[in-house]
This record gives sequence, structure tokens and C-alpha cells, in this order.
Amino acid sequence: MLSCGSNRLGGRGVGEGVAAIAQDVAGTRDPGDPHSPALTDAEYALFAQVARTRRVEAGQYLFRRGDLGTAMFVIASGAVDLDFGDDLVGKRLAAREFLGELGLLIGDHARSADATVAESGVLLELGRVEFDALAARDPQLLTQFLRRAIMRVVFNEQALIARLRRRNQELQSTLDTLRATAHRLNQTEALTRTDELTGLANRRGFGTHIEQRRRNSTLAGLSLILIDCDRFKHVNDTHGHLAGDRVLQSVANLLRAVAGPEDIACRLGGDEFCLLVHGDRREDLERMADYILASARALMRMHSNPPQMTTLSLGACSLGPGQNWEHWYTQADTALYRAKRLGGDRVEWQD
Ligand SMILES: Nc1nc2c(ncn2[C@@H]2O[C@H](COP(=O)(O)OP(=O)(O)OP(=O)(O)O)[C@@H](O)[C@H]2O)c(=O)[nH]1
Repeated sequence: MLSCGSNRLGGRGVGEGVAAIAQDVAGTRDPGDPHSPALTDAEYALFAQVARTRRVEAGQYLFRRGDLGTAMFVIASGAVDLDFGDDLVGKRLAAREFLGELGLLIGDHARSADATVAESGVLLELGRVEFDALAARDPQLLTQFLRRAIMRVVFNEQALIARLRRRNQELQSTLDTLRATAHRLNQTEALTRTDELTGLANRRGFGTHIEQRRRNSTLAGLSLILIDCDRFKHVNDTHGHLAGDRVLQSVANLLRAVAGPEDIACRLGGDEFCLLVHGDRREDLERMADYILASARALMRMHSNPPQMTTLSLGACSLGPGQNWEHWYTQADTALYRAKRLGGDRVEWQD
């Protein structure tokens, strides 16, 4: 069917067609232009013969978006504002311009804009009866008008589609940027939870992990092992800081190797590490601790100048229910202190 001024796409396009915009800027509208919303002299004269005239006052609503309409309007004098809603460009129509024709041509067409009288004046109103009268009086002129109206709808529709496509591309690129930013933020966040030298979780990362487990009530049945290098300062002092760094990396690799998929290894700081281990069976934990101690010894024997490893001291405890992290840490630390006092290279338990 035919359409123009207030058709959903065409109506929106009224304010958007390049030609219409150019005409607005220039302040003139060429009724001969197929995209012009104005009637030619002949069309206007014909429409004026059959239409009902209606006086309208500034501020008065002609129709609102969604209203079902069956009449179109031609502005004899005054002006009408069309508001298509959302962020679409509105439109002011002046004398000789028409609106609402889809209501007439389709019948019971939902208006796609709010039409408000901007300047008081006179409108020509045409309903079904008047339209039939137009067809009877000058079918050729009416056909010319309808053809122009169709072209304008198509033009406006294409302009709207192009505009939506552009907007879609802009949205797409904004989304891409947001995704990239979110990704970078995630990476930065992950870095703040990771120890730079060893790649293990740092104290902050470990704290986050513990906090998550506390929230999910999944702390029970775990064990904590604190690990500290023996006479590590000696490595730094004798072989230099870089050699010390390599020892710390070896300890990290060893802990990574023994940690199961649900365990977490962490460098708490300096030469102190910890393992949060799934399970609290003493024999399993002892086996793991013994493996760590034996591997450290073997590595130490393998490379002595510069050393790849020191012997290690371990303090361990199981995470009993109802106690907090500080309590477990103190338990394990007490055990570690005992291991150190006894000469290191051993594991001590505190339950
Ligand atoms: N190379 C290196 N050294 C570090 C790093 N962080 C801390 N240190 C050093 O680690 C040393 C730890 O010293 P201590 O806590 O006395 O440990 P220790 O010498 O192993 O003493 P015991 O634990 O009693 O056997 C200090 O000299 C710190 O300067 C690091 O990232 N790299």
C-alpha cells in the first residue's frame, strides 16, 4: 500500500532523507521533488476542493504515536511538529506539506509519530470519503501524488536502513572496545593476584581464594602447609640476588608440580610459600610433605654452584571447622617455627 508522512519507516524518514534535510537547511521545498513532503500547486488545489478544513491551535495534539488513524492532513497555514520518539530526528512541517497519509491509505494505521500543532493555522483533513472524491475528480493527478508518496516512502526507508546500519556498526565497534577494555581489566586484575617472579598466586590472590571458599563454605576438609627456604639469605649473600630468585622459582615449580587440580600454591612473600591442599588425611599429607622435602634435597645436591634449591622447612595443619584463617595460619606457623628450630629440612604438624 501507499504511504508517506507518518508511515512507520517512511514517517521517520521524513526527518531524515538527505534531500529533505538539505531543503530544510535552505528553507525551501520544491514540490516537484519526489522526496518533497509538499503538494504541488495542482495537487493542493485539488485537495483543497474536497477536504474538510479544520482550525488548529498551537500546542494541540493532532494524534499520538500508536493512535489508529484513518485521515491525512495537509497544512494550509501554520506548522505541525512530528516527534518520532526514541532518539530519531523530529520534523516540522509547514504550509502545503502533508502528514498522516498512511492512516488514510491503509486505514486504521497506527501513527508512528506524535503530531503537535506548532503554529496555529488551518489544516485540510481528508478521510475515506474525500479520498474517493479526489479519485473521481482527477485520477491522473491523484496517481501522480500517490506515485510521489511511494517514492518518498522508499527513499526514506532506504535512508533509515542506512542510518540503522551505520548505528549498528557504531554499536558493534563500541561493544568491541568495551570487550577489549573488560579483557584488559581482567588481565590487570589477574596480575594483581599473581606473584611476578614465580607466577604463583601472591598473598592477595591467596586471600581472595580463601575468601571465596569461606563464602561457599568449602574450607572444611582442607590442609595448610607453610613452606620456608632454609638459610636462603645465605644464597643471596653468597651467589647474588639472581641466584636467590632462581631458587625461589624452583620452589614454586616444585609446589606447582605437587599441587593437585584443586590445590592452590602461593608465594606469601620473601622465601615463604604455602600450599592449600584438598584433603586432611594425615598419611596423604605426610606423603606429599616428604616428597617436597626429598625433591628439594635432591635438587640441592644436583646443583650447588650456584644452588638451584635450599632445603625446606614445612609447618602443616588441617583446617578444622568453625575456625578462621588467622587461626589456621598461626597453627601452621607455629609448626613451621618448630621445624626451623629443629634445624630445618623437615615437616612439623600442629593440630
Ligand atoms: N633473591 C631474592 N631474595 C629475596 C626476595 N624476597 C626476599 N628476599 C630475601 O630473602 C631473605 C629471607 O631471609 P630470612 O627470612 O632471614 O630467611 P633465611 O635466610 O632463609 O633464614 P631461615 O628461614 O631462618 O633459614 C632476605 O634476605 C630477603 O632480602 C626475592 O624476591 N628475591
